[in-house]
Parts: sequence; structure tokens; C-alpha cells
Amino acid sequence: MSVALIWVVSPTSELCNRLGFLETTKLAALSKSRSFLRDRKIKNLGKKHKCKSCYMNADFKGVWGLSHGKRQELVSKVVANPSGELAVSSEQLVYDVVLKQAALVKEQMRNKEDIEVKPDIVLPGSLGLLNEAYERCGEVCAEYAKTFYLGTLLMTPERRKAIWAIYVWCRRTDELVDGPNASHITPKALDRWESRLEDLFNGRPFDMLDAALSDTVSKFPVDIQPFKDMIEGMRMDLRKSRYKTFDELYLYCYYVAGTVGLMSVPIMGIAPESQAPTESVYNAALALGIANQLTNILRDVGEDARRGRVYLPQDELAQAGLSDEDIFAGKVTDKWRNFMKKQIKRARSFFDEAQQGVTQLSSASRWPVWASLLLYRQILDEIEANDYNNFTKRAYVSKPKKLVSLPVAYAKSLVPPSRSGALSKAMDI
Ligand SMILES: CC(C)=CCC/C(C)=C/CC/C(C)=C/CC/C(C)=C/[C@@H]1[C@@H](COP(=O)(O)OP(=O)(O)O)[C@]1(C)CC/C=C(\C)CC/C=C(\C)CCC=C(C)C
Ligand SMILES: [Mn+2]
Repeated sequence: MSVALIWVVSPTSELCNRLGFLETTKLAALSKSRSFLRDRKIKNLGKKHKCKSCYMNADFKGVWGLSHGKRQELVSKVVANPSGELAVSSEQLVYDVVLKQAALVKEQMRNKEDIEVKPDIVLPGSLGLLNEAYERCGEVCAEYAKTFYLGTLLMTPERRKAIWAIYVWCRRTDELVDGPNASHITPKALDRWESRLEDLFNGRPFDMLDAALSDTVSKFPVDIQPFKDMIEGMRMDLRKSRYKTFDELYLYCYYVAGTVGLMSVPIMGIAPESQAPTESVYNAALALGIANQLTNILRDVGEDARRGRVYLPQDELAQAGLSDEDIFAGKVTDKWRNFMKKQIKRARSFFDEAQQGVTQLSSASRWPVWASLLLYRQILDEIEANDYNNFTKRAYVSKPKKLVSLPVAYAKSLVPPSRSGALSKAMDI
């Protein structure tokens, strides 16, 4: 769809919903996005700048964190809301969050191998409790995500504990809508979870595990927004079981998984020798979350259908000559195979985008990220190996394949950010 020069955006409730995650900036962000697209269209069209294959203005800094393909998509990807009016795409809205997160940490992280960890203000007896809380987080992480836990052991103790605390908060949030008590979860319960989140960010944790995260966010430049957005994703899961377009699905993936990437970067740290723009690293982290979630969705099509859920773009299903009924019937047909091929290709393109960013992370953080990327990416290969039967066969990576991936990930993690390579790759110059 091409970008219209004159914008007609009405504050329909759907649009407001879609903007809901931009907690602090809501309509301001929309007007920024609108002028961003409009300005580019009016001032820059036809002017050739640094990128040899598109007409992007070099002084629009925000877009340089993106690959050429992504920039092209940004220009063209403006979506129509249900009343047929044009609205800013989810990718654009999410990219505004990326820019904000990058700006927040830029100052603190540049040229520092380690975050300057603030000293503990120790009340008598409280340090022991805090250590216990972190240890418990480590245990939960080891139980649910063994390989990842092993990877975190390579990180500095401060970073490792912080990642465990974030992991546990994410796992608990996910369990609210996916766990054994999911049927009792109401929007009110999610509101309460969100006010607990605010409390812990304000230094008033509710329980031991919250106390660990409360300590982490007091020491690292972590922003509350991705956490709030993850809760928004859980709200979405309560009210929605179909996604009309990829744009809608993208927003869901951002909420439940892209947010994890944004939360993790300030902890993992960017390598001091990295020359890549901070926003390009955040963008890669976002891409890894999206890639993981898309993979998760493709792996779990049958399982989700049995819960009445279809996390696939309805318009793309229709274009492939498929409908919900075909998914509930669970028959692998040529139409299904062709549809799946396209979905897998898209998930891989997000992994590709993420890979460019892993090298920019601080050296000790690269291994766990490479390991999780390679392991998750291989689930896509397994879906292919199962001849696209994701209705009744669960694609998984075998133990031997996992074992082979670990040294491969380690070798990749030894590659330092190249001074010119990374930058020009990120900028497409
Ligand atoms: C190294 C590493 C992977 C760090 C992230 C650690 C972390 C805080 C993980 C939290 C994961 C979590 C519990 C998320 C809650 C929502 C959820 C469950 C999402 C799905 C994860 C997969 O879980 P699982 O297979 O168990 O799914 P089921 O619930 O069983 O269906 C997700 C698919 C999303 C996970 C997303 C990530 C791990 C994002 C990774 C991105 C980074 C770590 C940024 C790396 C930085 C760059 C520059 C690439
Ligand atoms: Mn889950």
C-alpha cells in the first residue's frame, strides 16, 4: 500500500487500543510518526542519499538502525484501520519504543565494558535475603530454561543475577495467562499485576522474587515500558484469539516477546568497541524476540488450535485458500505447505536481522544469546523436517543437535564487533 500524502487518522477505539502500549507518549508519538512519514514523503522522495538502493534521507537518524528492507517496509507499510482510514503500522509504533529505549541507555552504556553498578544500600539482614531471592530466581531459570541458564553462568555475577530476575518476572507474567490458573485470570488481575510492577520499580516489592527485580532495576538502566507492554500482551491474549493481518500479529509478538529483547539489552550491555548505533542493537533484540515468538507460534499451531486460538494472519490464510476450519481439521495439504513455507521464510528473516546485533553485545553476553538464537532457529528446520505437520507433531531440537549448537554458538560469540563491517551492515552503506 502506498503512503498517502494527506493523513486521515481518527481516534477510533481500535486505533487507541493499538496505541495503548505507548503509555507516556500516546498521541504525541502518533503525530511524530505521522510527520516522520509525511516529511519523508514530501521532502525526500526522489533524493538519493547514502543508501544506494533506496531514497532515504541521511539526516533522518531513526531509520539508520534498520536494514534497507526494513526501511522500505517502513515507508510503504502504513495500514488501514477497520474504518478504512490510514493508521501508522505496528512496526512504526514499536520502532518508536525502540528509539526511546535506545536513547535512555545510550549515555550510560557507551564506552563502558561494565555498567557502573550502584552500591547496595544495605539494611541489616537485608543483603542475605536479597541474595536468597536472586538464588531462587536462578533456580527457576535453571528449571525452565536449562541451556539458557548455563549460558548465563558465563556472564558477570551482577548481570547474571539481573537476567535471572527478569526471566522470572517474564515467566510469572506468562504463567498468568498460560499456566494452570489461567482460566481464573481477569483483566483486573492483570491490573493488579501491573500495579505490583509499578511498586517494585518504586522500590516497594511485594514478594521475594519482586525484590530481586526491584534491586535489578535500581542498578541497571532498565525502563518500565517493555514490562508494561508485556502485560498489555497478556491482556490481548484475554480478549483476542484471531489476528486479521500480520500487522496485528506483529504487535502481539512485540508485546509478549519483543519486549524481552528490549528489557535484556541494558543488562547484557553493548561491547565498548561496538560502533553500531544503539538503536540498531535494540532493533536486533526486538527482532530476536519477534523471531522467537513467530517460531513458537508456528511450532504450536495444533496445540493452540485445540485451545481455540489461531495466531496466524487471517488475510494470509485466505490468500492461501485456507481458513480456520482447515486448521481445526489439521490436514497437511499442499496449500498448507505453501502457506507454511512463507511463514517460515518470514520468521527466518527476523532471525537474520537479529544476528547482525548479537555480535555488538558485550563479549560475555554473546554466547547465551547465540545459543538461544541457534536453538530456536532450528525449530523451523524441524517443522520442515516434519513435512509441515505442526498439527500433531511437535517440532523439537534433539539433544545431539543441541550439543552441537553450543560450541558453534561459542565460536560465534568470539567474533568481536568489527569496526566498519557492523556499522555499514546496520546502515546498508
Ligand atoms: C539470552 C536470552 C535468551 C535472554 C532472555 C532472557 C529472558 C529474560 C527470557 C524471558 C523469556 C520469557 C519467559 C518470556 C515470557 C513470554 C514467553 C514465554 C515468550 C516466549 C519465549 C519462549 O518460551 P517457551 O519456548 O518456553 O514458550 P512457551 O511459553 O512454552 O510457549 C518466547 C518465544 C519469547 C522469548 C524471547 C526472547 C528470549 C528474546 C530474546 C532477545 C534477547 C535476549 C536480546 C538479545 C540481544 C540482541 C542484540 C540480539
Ligand atoms: Mn507461553
